[in-house]
Amino acid sequence: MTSRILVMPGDGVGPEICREAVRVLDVLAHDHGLDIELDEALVGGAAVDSAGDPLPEDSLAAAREADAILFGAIGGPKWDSQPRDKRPESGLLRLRSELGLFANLRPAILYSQLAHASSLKKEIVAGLDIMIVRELTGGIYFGKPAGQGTTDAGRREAWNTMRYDEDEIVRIGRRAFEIARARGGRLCSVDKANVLDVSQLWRDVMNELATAYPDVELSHMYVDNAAMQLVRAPKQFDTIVTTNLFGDILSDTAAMLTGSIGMLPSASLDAAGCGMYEPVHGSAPDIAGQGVANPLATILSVAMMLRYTLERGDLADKVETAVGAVLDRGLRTRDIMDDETQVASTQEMGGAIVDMLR
Ligand SMILES: NC(=O)c1ccc[n+]([C@@H]2O[C@H](COP(=O)([O-])OP(=O)(O)OC[C@H]3O[C@@H](n4cnc5c(N)ncnc54)[C@H](O)[C@@H]3O)[C@@H](O)[C@H]2O)c1
Ligand SMILES: CC(C)[C@H](C(=O)O)[C@@H](O)C(=O)O
Ligand SMILES: [Mg+2]
Repeated sequence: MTSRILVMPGDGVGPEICREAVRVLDVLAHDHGLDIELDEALVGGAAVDSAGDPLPEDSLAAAREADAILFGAIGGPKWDSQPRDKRPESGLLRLRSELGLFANLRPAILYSQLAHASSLKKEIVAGLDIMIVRELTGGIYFGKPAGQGTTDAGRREAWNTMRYDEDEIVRIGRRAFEIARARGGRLCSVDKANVLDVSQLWRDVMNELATAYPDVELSHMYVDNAAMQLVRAPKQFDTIVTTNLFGDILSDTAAMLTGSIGMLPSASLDAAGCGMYEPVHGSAPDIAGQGVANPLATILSVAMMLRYTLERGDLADKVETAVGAVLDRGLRTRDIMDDETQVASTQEMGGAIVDMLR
């Protein structure tokens, strides 16, 4: 059966990196029998500029109909002074929420060829393979009340609410336990239960769930310590489960252990396993339009799409192997380069992966 894939390139480097990921999908369709149909829709600042809305109705409708979404990146200084609901970021948040994409998987894997680019010493990161499971449709990103106003004394004020109900915690918790069970069998739940009521509920629910997964070793860590441990001894972690905001921050930290944020893919899944696939990084306005962005996070997101939604684990393996082989050949975009290797443009890196897959 033909799978419908919606490409939402977005802003900044989004279109550049999506172009390379689409070339990968095309070669898989042409040479490896992947049965797909591609469509494209506007999102983010590009959609604000042309339709006055970061997630226009027709884009949302197309997203609902798709079997999987390939998302580039959104945002940029051009739209930073827009009201909150007209900012590109709110289009992405609405998309996640409307599609029920509550489980965000962010694997931080060090390709051995890139040990030089990691922020940490080789011996500390060699073999690094962490899965961060981030809750994506709740917490302080979506909690009500949220807003801004003026105090009685006439001072400006603003507020957000970090709120979870137990069902939201149960569904992400179950997903995380299942993922941990299929990996190294260790799950670390990251919270701030020493201070926040919402974190105490999070911890209580994780403990309750643990009884159904006796084969998974559950531990808890406060988020400040987790941030420190990630850069002190990251290999102590196998699977991490955490809330929306903490997961956002910890996944960017984990990115630098792998050499560059340009290496980190992600999958955002609903209850049925349908999903949106996007690099963890943003629109990188500082390098947009220069053809230097690393497309590997997006190409590796295609691999996650193949594995989790299209049920073509065989092709996912091929894409991941191709990435390794291209790195073996010494090809590097600027963010992961070293003295001995040649610098590749976004397009050259994408082209090398495509050639490898032919
Ligand atoms: N999922 C998303 O669409 C997403 C994610 C994060 C940030 N954003 C948005 O992106 C905009 C810029 O945010 P930011 O600068 O804080 O984060 P960013 O991730 O866009 O960039 C941070 C740094 O990483 C570099 N970088 C990012 N991706 C890279 C790649 N593929 N190759 C090489 N270098 C890369 C950038 O050049 C920059 O120096 C903001 O509007 C933000 O809201 C969007
Ligand atoms: C752009 C922003 C809304 C988004 C988030 O905070 O979730 C981004 O930082 C991410 O990591 O996907
Ligand atoms: Mg982020």
